[in-house]
Amino acid sequence: MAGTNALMTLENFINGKFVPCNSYIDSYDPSTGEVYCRVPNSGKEEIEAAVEAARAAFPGWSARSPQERSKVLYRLADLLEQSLEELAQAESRDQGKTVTLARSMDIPRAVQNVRFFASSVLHHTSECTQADPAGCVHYTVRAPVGIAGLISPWNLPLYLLTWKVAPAIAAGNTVIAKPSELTSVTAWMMCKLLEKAGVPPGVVNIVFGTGPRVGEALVAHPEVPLISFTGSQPTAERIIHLSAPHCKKLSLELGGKNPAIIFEDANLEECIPTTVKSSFANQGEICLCTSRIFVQRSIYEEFLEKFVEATRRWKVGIPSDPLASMGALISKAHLEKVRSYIKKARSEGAQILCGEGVDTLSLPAKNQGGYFMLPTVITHIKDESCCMKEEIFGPVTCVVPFDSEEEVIQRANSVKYGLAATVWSCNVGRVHRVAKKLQSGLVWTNCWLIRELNLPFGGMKSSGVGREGGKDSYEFFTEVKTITIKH
Ligand SMILES: NC(=O)C1=CN([C@@H]2O[C@H](COP(=O)(O)OP(=O)(O)OC[C@H]3O[C@@H](n4cnc5c(N)ncnc54)[C@H](O)[C@@H]3O)[C@@H](O)[C@H]2O)C=CC1
Ligand SMILES: N/C(=C\C=C\C(=O)O)C(=O)O
Repeated sequence: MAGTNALMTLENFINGKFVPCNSYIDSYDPSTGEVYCRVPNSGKEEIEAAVEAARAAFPGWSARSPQERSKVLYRLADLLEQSLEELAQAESRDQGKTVTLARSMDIPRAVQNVRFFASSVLHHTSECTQADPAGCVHYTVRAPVGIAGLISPWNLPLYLLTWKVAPAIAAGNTVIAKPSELTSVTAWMMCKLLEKAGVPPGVVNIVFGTGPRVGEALVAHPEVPLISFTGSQPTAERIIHLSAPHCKKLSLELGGKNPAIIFEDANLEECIPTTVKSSFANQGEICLCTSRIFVQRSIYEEFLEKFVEATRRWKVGIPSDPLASMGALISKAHLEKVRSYIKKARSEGAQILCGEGVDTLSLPAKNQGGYFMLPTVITHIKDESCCMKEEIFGPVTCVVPFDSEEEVIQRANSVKYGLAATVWSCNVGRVHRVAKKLQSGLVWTNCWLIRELNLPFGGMKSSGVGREGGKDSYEFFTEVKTITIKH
């Protein structure tokens, strides 16, 4: 371990105070491979303290009106926005992504998340019926669930943490959040803004540490009736198992093996740069990234030539490089995992047209230990290959030809995931028809990652359970009651 006094040391945030922990985890700068931060290695004791704080804060917070809670969230959004540059720099150093991406996507979206739920909480309606022969009026009311357990991943740290915290507290819950131990810094920085925003002690508690140790303590706690999780399927299975005895409410947003379907009438001038971005943004570490590209045979060669050329312009650089399109992957283990898929593809006789093992990557001396790799394009790969079936979650995409609409829909649907897809065609009837037949929770046509926060977000099949978004998050973070009045 590096000299501990030189390292930034995070603390848990419980009951409105920063609390030291008795053990810590080293956290690495992905661009250098060096330890730069220490993260609390929390356990049951810290979760117990957080539950006590969240329990005590719940009556007062849930009794506030949506208007009062909304004002607090708007103030928090303003404070996050005022700290945008500091948060972007921190997010980049913690996760390996470029500062440019953190500044233009991650932190602005975190601000937008908080503002969005500050607004949407003011506009929910309930239901009522009175056409009842028994002379009754029936109506629904919703109430916050209680203490919400929120577990977020390392790919979009503050972006996904706020996507859970904001709707949960807007609805009147108190929360215990556990960010990924790989990227805990911006969550810790957000805690410093809570008091100034007017968030009462105990409403937001953030406990840092590993999944198996503190994550499982949170998931298994009997006083935490609800878990919102984003991450891998194996972890989701563990969460389902641990929460089952308490019949907890779960929202599980998992991975994807997202297809792009490019018909011969696609506008390639738009399709190619967007598909490069959808394949390699954030080092390919977004659950919505494209990792299978199906191209109609008549334009396959033209597409491939232009796509590889554009991929080679997708610059890998140190995160602070304003010209870099992509930074470092999150960890050495993840880099090796991603590389193993490329090695497997080669062993199956696939062709690697650019990137890993084909082109050379030059980095400054101090970044030689960083977790960098080039964006990689694989062709001549079979649908049955693990590279076409499993989530790689890195800057790797496969390009294969198809002939008919029926064929490509069947192939696109032939994986266990069902999260996102993109469809490229100028034929409006075709894009509607294909979108409806794809087994995906989200379908973008002639674009990617244009987000409507009001509408349901999430996947089907092994991509998760449940949806979050405007109304969907409100319904997830509240319990509904039907009341009948006989008059
Ligand atoms: N958004 C997504 O779809 C993401 C998918 N992944 C996939 O998961 C793979 C592994 O990445 P990881 O970060 O290890 O994902 P993960 O699912 O292990 O971690 C996500 C979050 O869950 C927590 N966690 C882990 N084990 C837990 C447990 N037993 N109980 C409670 N919480 C637990 C982690 O500490 C982290 O906060 C990636 O290679 C990628 O394929 C990873 C991150 C995001
Ligand atoms: N859940 C993920 C991305 C969400 C994006 C959005 O809400 O816009 C992920 O990458 O895990």
